[in-house]
Amino acid sequence: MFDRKLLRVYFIAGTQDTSDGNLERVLQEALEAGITLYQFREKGPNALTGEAKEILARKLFEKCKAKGVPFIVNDDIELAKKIDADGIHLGQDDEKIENIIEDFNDKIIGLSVGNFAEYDQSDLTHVDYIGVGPVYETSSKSDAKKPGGIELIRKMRLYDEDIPIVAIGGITSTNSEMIIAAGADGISTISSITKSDDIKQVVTDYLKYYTDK
Ligand SMILES: Cc1ncc(COP(=O)(O)OP(=O)(O)O)c(N)n1
Ligand SMILES: Cc1nc(C(=O)O)sc1CCOP(=O)(O)O
Ligand SMILES: [Mg+2]
Repeated sequence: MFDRKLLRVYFIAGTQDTSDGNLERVLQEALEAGITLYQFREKGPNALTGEAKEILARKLFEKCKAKGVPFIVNDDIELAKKIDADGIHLGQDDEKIENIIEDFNDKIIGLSVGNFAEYDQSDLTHVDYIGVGPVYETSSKSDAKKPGGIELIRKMRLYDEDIPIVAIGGITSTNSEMIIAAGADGISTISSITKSDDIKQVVTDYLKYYTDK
């Protein structure tokens, strides 16, 4: 049974999101600050590939293990299988879950859902959580859709009252309270952590909106 509390502060990052390429340092700080889930999303023209990507993934996975934080791989099914990651996150244009479920039966499976049409066309049988967004404008995803605002979260929660929802896109510690109040189980963020000079403070701010510990 998936624990929806893992979605509270879901940090996503690849080397492209850091100012100096030092993702190990950024993740270590985020873990020490109390993130609840991590997604390795190595993407874009300068993204690491092959062996270099695998070596970095293994290092980051070890850091997560040391803190008991599950390690999710974005898109790369072969890498997730090879390193026995805790889960995989797939989008609407990625591999279909029915084609990979055999290898990910006991793993966390996340699916992106940007609107009701995508919700309706998705087989959610094996999905542990949906990533709903973008809520606000984002500069971290080049092909992001038009933002749906807080209403996207509110309506998605009414559409499915039970599914674990993590909101994504332009989230900061200032707007996260509204997003949780609208029905999300948590927030996922790239830049509010990777661009921060005080990661501890950002994560602490996110965590304070959850009253039960
Ligand atoms: C938690 C979460 N939600 C949504 C996404 C976006 O996934 P996708 O649409 O496949 O886009 P890419 O991240 O692959 O560019 C996500 N990664 N995580
Ligand atoms: C990876 C991703 N997926 C999105 C979606 O809408 O599915 S928005 C996004 C980028 C989120 O980065 P930031 O927290 O810096 O805005
Ligand atoms: Mg994807």
